[in-house]
Amino acid sequence: MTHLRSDSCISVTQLKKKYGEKTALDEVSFEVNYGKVFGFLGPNGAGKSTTINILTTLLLPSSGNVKIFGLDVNKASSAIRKRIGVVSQQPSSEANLTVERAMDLYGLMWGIERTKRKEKITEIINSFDLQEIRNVKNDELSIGQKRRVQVAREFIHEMDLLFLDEPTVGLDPTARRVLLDYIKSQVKSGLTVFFTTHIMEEAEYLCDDIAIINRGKIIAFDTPLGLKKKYGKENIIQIQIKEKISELILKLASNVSPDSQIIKDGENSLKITSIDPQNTLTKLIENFTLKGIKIINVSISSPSLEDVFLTMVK
Ligand SMILES: Nc1ncnc2c1ncn2[C@@H]1O[C@H](COP(=O)(O)OP(=O)(O)OP(=O)(O)O)[C@@H](O)[C@H]1O
Repeated sequence: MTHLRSDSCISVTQLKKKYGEKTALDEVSFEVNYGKVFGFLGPNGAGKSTTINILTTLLLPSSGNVKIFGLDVNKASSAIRKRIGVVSQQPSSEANLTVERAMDLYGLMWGIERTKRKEKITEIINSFDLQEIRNVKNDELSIGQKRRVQVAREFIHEMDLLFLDEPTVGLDPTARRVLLDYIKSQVKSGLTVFFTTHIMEEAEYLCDDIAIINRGKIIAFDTPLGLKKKYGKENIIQIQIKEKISELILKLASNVSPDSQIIKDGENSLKITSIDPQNTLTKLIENFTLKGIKIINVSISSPSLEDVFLTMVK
């Protein structure tokens, strides 16, 4: 893996992307250093795939400056493509080929010679626990198995930077952990990873830095811990009640604690942010009891990355 250590691996300055009248990315700027995992988080439609498509040279920016390995995406797309790996949300489909044969073909496309391909495929099949399905045809695989194969095969070729767009969708917890740990091991060897997910624990487990994008704008950038410290000053009160959470109950909670974020958390549970959780909780219990609302359980906890995310993109 060849690094231009003096520059950032990814450098994005005032990136704009418009689809007709719709602004998908609005003055987006961030840097990703070599050998790091960068988490790009945001709700549906925030602009993550658009950013990935521009960074991987599949889509032209409307304006702004994007450099990968110090190279301009508008001018050096083929040089960039040779050094990156991309796992997009679109499934790859070689329906009639077995997992092993499809991997071999993928390696061939990357110009890897036969002996090296064999070596790499064995390594990947073992690392991703794919032994049992190595001779199964792609169209006979489950959704999760297909996704595992799609992610695994990307590691057949050498690369300096890997884009993973929601790589763990459909994976069971064991497969997910195997993948995250494999990524970690590759990052230790120098790989840089651009990673999107909707699963916050995953981002916390894997990412060195996180940017949160909402409606085409970056609204936060920090380490996972930094985000929690900066944006998660408030504690989280969780109240579980017997009846279903109604608009009336949400209104009551909001009247008791007007400065809090109140988030419905399942059918019978509420999450309420507070800088003075003991006091807020006492008031909530008093008011709920007065209205005959039966409380089953209460707890106070410090915020998770998911709490920070939910609060920020509200
Ligand atoms: N080809 C397109 N033409 C017009 N609008 C588009 C196109 N692609 C995306 N958009 C719009 O741009 C915005 C950003 O979309 P994008 O796919 O980048 O979001 P995302 O963060 O990847 O979402 P998700 O988490 O659902 O994958 C959305 O409002 C979307 O509707």
